[in-house]
Amino acid sequence: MNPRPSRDVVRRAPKVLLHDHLDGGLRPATVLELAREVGHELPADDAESLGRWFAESADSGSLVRYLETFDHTVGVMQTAPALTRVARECVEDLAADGVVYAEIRYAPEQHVTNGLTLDEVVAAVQEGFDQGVEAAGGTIVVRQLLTAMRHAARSMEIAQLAVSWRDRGVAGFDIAGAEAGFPPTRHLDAFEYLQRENFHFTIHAGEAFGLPSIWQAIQWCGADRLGHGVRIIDDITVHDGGKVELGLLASYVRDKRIPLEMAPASNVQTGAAPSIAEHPIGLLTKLRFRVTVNTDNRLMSQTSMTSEMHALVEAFDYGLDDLRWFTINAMKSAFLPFDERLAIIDGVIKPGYAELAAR
Ligand SMILES: O=c1[nH]cnc2c1ncn2[C@H]1C[C@H](O)[C@@H](CO)O1
Ligand SMILES: [Zn+2]
Repeated sequence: MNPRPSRDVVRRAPKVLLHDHLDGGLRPATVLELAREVGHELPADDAESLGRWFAESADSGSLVRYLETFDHTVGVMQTAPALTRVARECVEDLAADGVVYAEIRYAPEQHVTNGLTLDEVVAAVQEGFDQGVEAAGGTIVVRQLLTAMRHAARSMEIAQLAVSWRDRGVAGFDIAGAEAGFPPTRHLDAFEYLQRENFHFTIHAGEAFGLPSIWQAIQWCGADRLGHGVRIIDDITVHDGGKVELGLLASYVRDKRIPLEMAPASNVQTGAAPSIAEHPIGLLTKLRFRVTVNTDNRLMSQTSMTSEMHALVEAFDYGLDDLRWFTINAMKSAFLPFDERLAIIDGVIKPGYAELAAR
């Protein structure tokens, strides 16, 4: 019998975060202060109401409407000091939440409105991450993932930018934005370039669109991981009597151990899952897919790694062993060199869970 860990135990457990958007994780008070500095108009004028506005507006059941809220975060992240501050606070908040390794993504092309170059954007974010890691006393390791927007046409440029920063803090590439109507194959040249460069990438797929999007991401584009991938459930049939049948794509994803970057709270907000309790993560975990737990956008979902994991504990009766399994899954799937992944698993994650289990 697995005793349910309390929220405080979940907070103290080492956690790994692979899917978190820099422009989706600002502190409401920071959005307010930065907006005042640049004269950006916001829909609320105190931190509490603004936090509520983000959560309620994102709670629309539609990915497209969810994404509209980012106008107010991206709008205040257009200078190097603002990007550095947001990046530093991101690391501080994650470290305080018990995250020991994080890959944080954002789209550099969205931060050049006031004249920064793409390179200056990445440098400003890296400066903030370095400051945050130092402030956290080195208890967390952080890498950048550079995202290209799927409706735009800058993916090749962003892929080249990511590769040029590969030894300076950037570990991978991603595409994000509205999914329906913007298949990943539009960016095939970028993905082929990244493969030739032996670089890593993940693709948001199977969130607002179904199996064809996942199939393209894996079989045409060669994605190492899937952002969300929730709709893989459409290729799984549970028969009366409990027998489970996997279609060819679902079998492939499980056989190849392709990591699913699941973010339950976000998935409920965008309508990709009806509720946490009915989230496909329950069945996919039972079937031993390579499931990982993520926050996606901490501001829009008013969430954290602790909240996500604790919500799963309550919905599915998970114990510390399950949380450790999610965490090791995530660390195994990180875009960090193998020896560094192993060092965090053996040196931080396993001892951290062993200590909690011994209490
Ligand atoms: O869950 C998501 N699906 C698709 N796109 C997303 C999601 N969360 C954030 N984004 C977009 C909005 C951001 O401005 C962009 C880069 O972080 O990525
Ligand atoms: Zn995302």
